[in-house]
Amino acid sequence: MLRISSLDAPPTSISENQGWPLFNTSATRQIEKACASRLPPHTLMERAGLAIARLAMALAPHAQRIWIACGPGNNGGDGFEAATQLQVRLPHTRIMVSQVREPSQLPADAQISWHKAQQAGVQWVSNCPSDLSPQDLCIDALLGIGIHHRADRKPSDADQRLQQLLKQVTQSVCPVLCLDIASGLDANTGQYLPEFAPHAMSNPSPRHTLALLTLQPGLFTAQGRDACGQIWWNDLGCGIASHQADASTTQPVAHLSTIANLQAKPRQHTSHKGSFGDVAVLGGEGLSQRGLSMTGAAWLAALAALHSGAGRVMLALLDEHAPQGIPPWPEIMLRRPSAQDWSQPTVVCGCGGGEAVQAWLPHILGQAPQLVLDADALNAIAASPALAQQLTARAARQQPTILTPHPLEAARLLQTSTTAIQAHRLQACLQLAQKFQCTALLKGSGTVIANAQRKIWVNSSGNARLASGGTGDVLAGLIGALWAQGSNADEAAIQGAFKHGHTADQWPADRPFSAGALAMHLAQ
Ligand SMILES: NC(=O)C1=CN([C@@H]2O[C@H](COP(=O)(O)OP(=O)(O)OC[C@H]3O[C@@H](n4cnc5c(N)ncnc54)[C@H](O)[C@@H]3O)[C@@H](O)[C@H]2O)[C@@H](O)CC1
Repeated sequence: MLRISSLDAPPTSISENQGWPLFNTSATRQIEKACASRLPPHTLMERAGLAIARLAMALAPHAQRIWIACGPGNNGGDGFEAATQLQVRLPHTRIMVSQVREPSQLPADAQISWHKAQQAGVQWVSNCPSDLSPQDLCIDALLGIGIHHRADRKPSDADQRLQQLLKQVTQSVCPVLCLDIASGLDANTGQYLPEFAPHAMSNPSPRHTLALLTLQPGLFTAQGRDACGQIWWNDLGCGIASHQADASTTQPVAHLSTIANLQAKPRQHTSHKGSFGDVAVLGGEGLSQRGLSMTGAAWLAALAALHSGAGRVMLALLDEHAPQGIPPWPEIMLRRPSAQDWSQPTVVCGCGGGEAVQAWLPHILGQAPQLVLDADALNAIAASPALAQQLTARAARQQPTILTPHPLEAARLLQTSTTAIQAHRLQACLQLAQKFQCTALLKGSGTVIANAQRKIWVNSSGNARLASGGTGDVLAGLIGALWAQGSNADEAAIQGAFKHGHTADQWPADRPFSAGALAMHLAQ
C-alpha cells in the first residue's frame, strides 16, 4: 500500500483514492528545478531531511541507534540533513553517519547539510555499527535518482567504498529506510544496475522507502517492490500530492493504478443476466491430443468470469473427449467450439490452449468483437506472421483486443529475450500495445498495462501468492468478465489486474491459496 508522509504531521496512511502520476527521472529533475526556483536555496533538502526524520521516528520509535549511510551526491545530502533533524529531536538516541566522500567533493547542497550535521553533534563512524539491534534503524542515503551505469570505467575508491557501505546496509539486522529509492535501483525501470545486482538479494529485514518529491515507476515494478518494500511519499510541499502545478506541466510517464480504479458499478433492480454480458472461453487442450491435458486452465478462466459478475459464461474445451453431462459448475455452459457463435460474446482465448488453439485462431481473430488473448494463443501468434497480421488488423475493424502475456510470452511476441523485457517493462508493454494496436498487460511483479495511444499504468496490488500455476488463467477470465459488463478494454485490464492482486493481498492467512480458490473469491 502507498502511504503519504506529510510535512506538518507524523506520517499517516492515505486513501488510495486516485491513480498517482509516476514521473521518470528527467521529469523529476524538471519538477525539482521548478519547485526549487520558487523557494529559498536549500529549502527542498531541508524539507526532505525533516520528512525523513519524522518517518524514521515513526518507523523505529524505540530505536537506540540510527545509522545513516550517506552517498556521494544529494541523496547523501538528504541523509546528512536527516541526521541533523534526528540529532535535535532524539537527544538520547545515537545518530551515526558514514560517508562515501569528503565534504569538499560533495555537491553544494549536500555540503551545507554535511556541515549542519557536524555542528549538531552527529557521530561519524566508518562502518555500520556492530551493535545495531532489530529495533534500531538503518537509513540508506547512498544513491537516489542520480545513479548511472558505468560499464566502461574501473571502479574508483569512492565506488568501492559505496559498494562496501551498500553491502552493510543490505546485511543490516534492523529495518532499512531507503531515501527516494533503494540504492542501486534504476528509478525508471525498477531494475538493479549490473554493478549493484548482488544487492538485489535483499535480507529479511523490513524495508521502507520514502519517495521524495515524485513517485517513480521503478518503485512499483520489476525488482522495485522487493527492493523498496513499503512505499511512503512526501512531495516536499510542492503540490504534487494534491495535484497542483509543476506536475501538471510535466507529463507523467505512467499512472499507478490503485483501489480507486476498482469501481463497482451498482446493479439496477431491473437488470437481468443479459445486462452483464456473455463471456465465452476457448482453451483447454485435452489429454487425447498430446497426452498433456490443460483443460483446468480453461476451467479456471471460466470460473473467474463466473465469479466476477459476467451474466453468462460459456466454455468451449479443445477436447473432443471431455466428459459430457453436468459440469462441476453447472452455471458454466459447455460448448463444442464449432457450436459456439464467436461473434457475440467477449472471448477469452488461449488458456491451456496447447497446440490445438492454433487452428481456431483465424476464426476467433476474425469474429470475436472483444477478445482477451492469453497463454498459448499468444505463443501461436508469436510463431505466425499471418496470425500476427490478423491480430493487428482487428483494431481498424473496431474489434478491440487485450493481450495478457507473462514476460516469456511477451519476449516471444517481440522477438527478444525475457531479460530484455524485464529490463524495460514499461517500454516493452508499450511496444506490444503499439505493435498489435491493442491493450497490453505485462504480468509480473508490478503488472504494467499500456494502450496504443501511449498511455501506461502500473498496478499497485498483488503479492508472491500469485506466483503459482493457474493464476494467469484467473486473470484472463476476470478481465473478460469486467469487459463484458461494460468497461472499456483499458479499464477492464486495469481493474482486473488490481482486483486480482487485491484479492491476493486480502487473503486470510489461514485459508489455503490456489488459483481455483482465488477464482471463487473474486466476488468478495
Ligand atoms: N537537490 C536537492 O535539493 C534535492 C535532492 N534530493 C535528493 O537528491 C537525489 C538526487 O541527487 P543527485 O543528483 O546528486 O544523485 P544521487 O545522490 O542519487 O547520486 C549521484 C552520485 O552518485 C554517483 N554515482 C552515480 N552512479 C554511480 C554508480 N553506478 N556507481 C557509483 N557511484 C555512482 C555520482 O557520481 C554522484 O556522485 C534524489 O534522489 C534525492 O534523494 C531530493 O531530496 C530533492 C531535493
